[in-house]
Amino acid sequence: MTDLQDLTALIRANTPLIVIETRDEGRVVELFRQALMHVWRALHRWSITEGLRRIDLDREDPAEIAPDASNTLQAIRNAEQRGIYLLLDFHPYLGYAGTQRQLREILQRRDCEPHVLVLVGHKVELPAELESLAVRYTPRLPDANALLKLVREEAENYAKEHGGRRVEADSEAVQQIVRNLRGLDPIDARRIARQLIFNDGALGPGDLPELAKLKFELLNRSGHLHYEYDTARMDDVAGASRFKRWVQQRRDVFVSGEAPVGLDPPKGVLLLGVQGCGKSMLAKAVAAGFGVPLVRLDFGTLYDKFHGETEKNLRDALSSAEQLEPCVLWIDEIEKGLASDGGDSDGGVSRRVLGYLLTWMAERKSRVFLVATANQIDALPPELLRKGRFDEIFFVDLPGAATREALFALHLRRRQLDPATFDLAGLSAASDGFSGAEIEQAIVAALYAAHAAKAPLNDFMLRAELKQTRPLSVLMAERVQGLREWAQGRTVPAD
Ligand SMILES: Nc1ncnc2c1ncn2[C@@H]1O[C@H](COP(=O)(O)OP(=O)(O)OP(=O)(O)O)[C@@H](O)[C@H]1O
Repeated sequence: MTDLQDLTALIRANTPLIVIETRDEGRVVELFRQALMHVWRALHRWSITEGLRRIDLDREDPAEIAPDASNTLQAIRNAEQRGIYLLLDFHPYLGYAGTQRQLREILQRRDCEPHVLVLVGHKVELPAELESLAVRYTPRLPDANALLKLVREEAENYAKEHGGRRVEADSEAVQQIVRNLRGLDPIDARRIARQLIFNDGALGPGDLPELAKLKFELLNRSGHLHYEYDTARMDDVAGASRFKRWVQQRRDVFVSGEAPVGLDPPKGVLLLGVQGCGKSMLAKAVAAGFGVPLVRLDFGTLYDKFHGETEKNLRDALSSAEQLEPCVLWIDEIEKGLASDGGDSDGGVSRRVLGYLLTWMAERKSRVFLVATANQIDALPPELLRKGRFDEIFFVDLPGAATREALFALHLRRRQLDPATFDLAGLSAASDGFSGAEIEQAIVAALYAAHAAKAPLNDFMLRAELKQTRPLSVLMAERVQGLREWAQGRTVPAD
């Protein structure tokens, strides 16, 4: 079914009151005009600036009466020929008892042929007694063909405004742009297409990150998602070789959206591990590895004191993420939003949040790859860890000797120092039990010491810093040990 078919059916059924919430009233008017080819009625349009005019297929008459709401309804009430009345932004006038009464009389008139009244506006709120008489219709979002047409029109507009200069378009990128515009209404889709074209007179793969950002800004109306502009590459992360391979193997299937027979499309992972060992970096690197945008959901900010609002916030956030597909959704510190006791302590909110999240994870069809990260296993509800919820649960442990060497090399290089001039094996041995974050901190502290001593950084200074540091694995030995023991056999080592 198309919008045209739906609206024609509503007119044929003599639906007395149709409510259409849209920002694209021009399209609605056009659709009703086209409907006249299938079901004949006199078509009228009203707005406070233009008054009531007849606008059938091939005519547009001037207004005959003053545009105020009461006059208009009186005229509609008295019109004998049955008609369709498109009332643009009329609903604010329905706040008056007199106007409501007039409208109800039109809807319920028995003495002559029934009219179809259509209230069109961005947001149409009705008094309860009128709401019960209304049918709400939501126009469909444009499909791929409509979006391609709209991109072409904007390319033509560009040519017109630039002395006939054609837009250089990479056809593969245009296809991708069209795919990414899905889920937007025609006005937003056109605005974004126009912006991408008018930026540089071209459409190419370089427009995709910009498109993702523009789309994100539009969709994240609830404000619970954060667009992560700062992504990491897999090469920026030391270790985690098994995890990197796992992601690499799934890249093509995720990006193309086409899983070969017998394979499920990749859906998500849980990264569980010791603090400061690179979970956040890995979450970012998945997005970079897949070449898709990364959005982060802060569970803590979803909670609202008003009944039902928390679940609504989660629903809105997940649906915004879905409209951004393909993307990676990163839920950081997932344990903070889900109580492990089943959530009875907060009136059942976290139990309902968990239930909604689990259902979404099981049923979603969109290409949203979920990366959840967590530090504390005892705070996680067991339902989340059950087999089949995530594709895999990875354990990001304290780095082993080889990974610690790689960490020193990586962070020294990042600070324009040549790793070959350091005893990496010795530094690795001296930093047993250190996390990646602690190794990085030791390098930074040693650099300050070198700066104060007006000397170049050397192994001795680094070792001195390591010696002074009591790593978390020592300070919280029991906790780290407990986590490692739990992870054995239940999770896959990331490295
Ligand atoms: N494997 C690693 N490779 C490179 N850098 C690392 C690695 N692990 C940690 N780091 C450094 O430590 C910093 C903190 O790491 P990150 O935030 O990714 O750890 P995390 O496991 O998410 O920690 P938390 O649980 O505290 O959020 C990173 O910005 C990075 O500079």
